[in-house]
Amino acid sequence: MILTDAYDVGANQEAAIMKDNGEFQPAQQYRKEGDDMFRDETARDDQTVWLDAAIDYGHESKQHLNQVLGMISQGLLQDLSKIIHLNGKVEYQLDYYHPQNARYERHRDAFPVSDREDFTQRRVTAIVYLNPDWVQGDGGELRIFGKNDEADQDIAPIASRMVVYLSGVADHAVIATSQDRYALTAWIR
Ligand SMILES: O=C(O)CCC(=O)C(=O)O
Ligand SMILES: [Fe+2]
Repeated sequence: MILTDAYDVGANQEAAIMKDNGEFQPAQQYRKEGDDMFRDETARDDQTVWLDAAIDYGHESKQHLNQVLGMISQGLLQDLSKIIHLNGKVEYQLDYYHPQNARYERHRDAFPVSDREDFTQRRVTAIVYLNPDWVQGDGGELRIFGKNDEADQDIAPIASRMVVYLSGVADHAVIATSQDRYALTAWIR
């Protein structure tokens, strides 16, 4: 599935309306039952909303976000399940970083265990960025830390971009941002 240009601005606006409506919660205070067991909760300034609970998927006011969800839940998930042992459970989260240098320190999203039958941990993280106006100098890059001698990589959070990584392998951080920064993250188990 390919997203249209209209989605870039539309998804950003829908997320901004949700923020203005006070739907986001500070991530540090937010705990979902059993959710963060395998997760390193390092210092972070972002605010989140779980889409599974918050969004009426069919509703017109969320149609662009719904398009992004569809891209993950249909295309990506089907492809991934052919190459990785998944239980297919996916959680979707909208994430907001405020423009007063909100950031998220280096961390890993999961700590895999060797039990093949354990499906409780996150296997794959997929992030779609929702910032059509992002320009160099705004900050908010996703930094993927290189292993051994590899250089670190900074990825700009520009709209239409999707980043996919193995949750238990990639050390990463969000660099401080000077602009509103939105992302839609899928946690795939
Ligand atoms: O938004 C990003 O680029 C990464 C966010 C992140 O690392 C997380 O929510 O665990
Ligand atoms: Fe992360």
